[in-house]
Amino acid sequence: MSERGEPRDRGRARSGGDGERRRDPRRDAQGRERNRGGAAPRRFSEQAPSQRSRAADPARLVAFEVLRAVSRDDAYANLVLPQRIRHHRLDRRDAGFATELAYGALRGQGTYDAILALNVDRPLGQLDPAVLDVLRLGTHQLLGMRVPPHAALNQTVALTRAVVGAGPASLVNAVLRRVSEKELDEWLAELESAQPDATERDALRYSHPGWIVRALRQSLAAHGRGADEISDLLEADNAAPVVNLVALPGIGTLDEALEGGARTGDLVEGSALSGGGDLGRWSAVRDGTLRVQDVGSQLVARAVAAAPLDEPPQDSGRRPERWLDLCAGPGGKAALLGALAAERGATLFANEVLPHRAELVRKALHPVPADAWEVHTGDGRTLGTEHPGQFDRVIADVPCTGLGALRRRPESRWRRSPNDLAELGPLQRALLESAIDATAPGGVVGYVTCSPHPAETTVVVADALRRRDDIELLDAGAALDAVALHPLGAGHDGTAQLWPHIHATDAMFLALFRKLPAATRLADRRR
Ligand SMILES: C[S@@+](CC[C@H](N)C(=O)[O-])C[C@H]1O[C@@H](n2cnc3c(N)ncnc32)[C@H](O)[C@@H]1O
Repeated sequence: MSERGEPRDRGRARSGGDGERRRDPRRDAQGRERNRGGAAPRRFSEQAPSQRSRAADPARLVAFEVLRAVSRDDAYANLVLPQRIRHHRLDRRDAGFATELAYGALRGQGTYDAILALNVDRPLGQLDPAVLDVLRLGTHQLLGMRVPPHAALNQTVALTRAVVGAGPASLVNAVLRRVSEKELDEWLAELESAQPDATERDALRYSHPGWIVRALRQSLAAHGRGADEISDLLEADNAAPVVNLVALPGIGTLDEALEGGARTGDLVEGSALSGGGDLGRWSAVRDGTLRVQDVGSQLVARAVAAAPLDEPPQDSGRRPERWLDLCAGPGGKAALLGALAAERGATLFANEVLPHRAELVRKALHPVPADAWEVHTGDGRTLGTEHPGQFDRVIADVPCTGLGALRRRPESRWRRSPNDLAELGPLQRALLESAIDATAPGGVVGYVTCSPHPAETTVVVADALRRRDDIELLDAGAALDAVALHPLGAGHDGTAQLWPHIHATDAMFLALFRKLPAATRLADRRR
């Protein structure tokens, strides 16, 4: 049996080039290494690590560079990965393999580190961080990717020799041999049997920090769902999300994507789901009329755009509607809202505090007719006093922990801490306050997060309702259903929460408020 996953250079030398690779590719269409061995006994190279190839497989090298950038430079995997893929000129299959390897190793880090700790003779913190990253990559290949063990081991040793040196290659070889002696479930059973706490057992099995497991369980309960859904939710966080696309209404079409193999989205109009690959192959993506955007984000933006205004705002008979996106960067929802506004003769004022992100908003809005939008760089917290009561529709998509989008950002679960919740709370409240101030009587405000955590969602909403007498809560679940292609069942106590394990979207939260006309407030007070 040939050794799968061997360095591309060696494969080329033997096979005489890419033609051979096409006839007998090492990887399937999803970029997974073929496991022709199936249940065959594990075989390792008889050579000592020091005698094996020094050449690293380019796909594994890319994955290694991603993990290094993440752990050494605090980089974002989703930004580094495409850069490294381009740099090493990986073909589609190798790019798929590198993506699965890097993202899987990052997501699985909690589980893999616990397994590695059983097999390394010193605390993991005492290892060279580059060696630890290599071990994580090797472990994911062995336990998470069905790469044949001898290929996973030989290739990871070759990678170690190429990027760290010959010395650590022996350690990597020895540790990964031990890791390969059991299947993932056997390792998990061993780890779990030593862990009396149920939350920590979930944390080990689903590779999440314990505090996030607790936070998500609490979030499920806060939004009226069963705590027993936690394992489905954690599992959904570990699945690679399908790429969601949106065609800007009235501007773009899904045609190219659908012709290119994407399928029509079944949750919201104008959306499609794609298996991935280089989306830049479609001209509509290049010109920004077809955009990558989570369906949950599409739904909340459309719901804010469609929510009925209570009565025509005082002067709405005389002027077109004005819309405000208070926290617009990098511009995903702004682009969709801008296109919807243009269709309806409304205008969008998109605000973002960071200049470089405001520039991204401009870029996102570029395909939308220029007279329909304006981008402003400023602190959203003061916008309400600068433009009091001026907007008919306002969206406050506030900075949050992102606990609802963990599947898209594989490293973020390890970066977040419970302190983030405390730090973000005052900013979220101030932005919502400002959004309400900026809303015209009779207008609507959408408060949005990509986190289901009650501290960022229901508690912020309850505080606003307690503090102010000029707002009422609208039924956000009904507002989502009004723009969805079928009922979502996302509403609970007036607010709405989408879930990865139920709706296959990010866990977007939406609360919709109506700004009450002054007369209503007066009448209420008299009552
Ligand atoms: C969750 S993101 C918004 C995502 C965006 N709506 C989209 O769909 O692409 C939150 C944004 O708020 C911005 N932000 C943070 N503090 C802000 C403030 N005080 N005023 C306005 N924007 C702020 C962040 O820079 C970030 O771009």
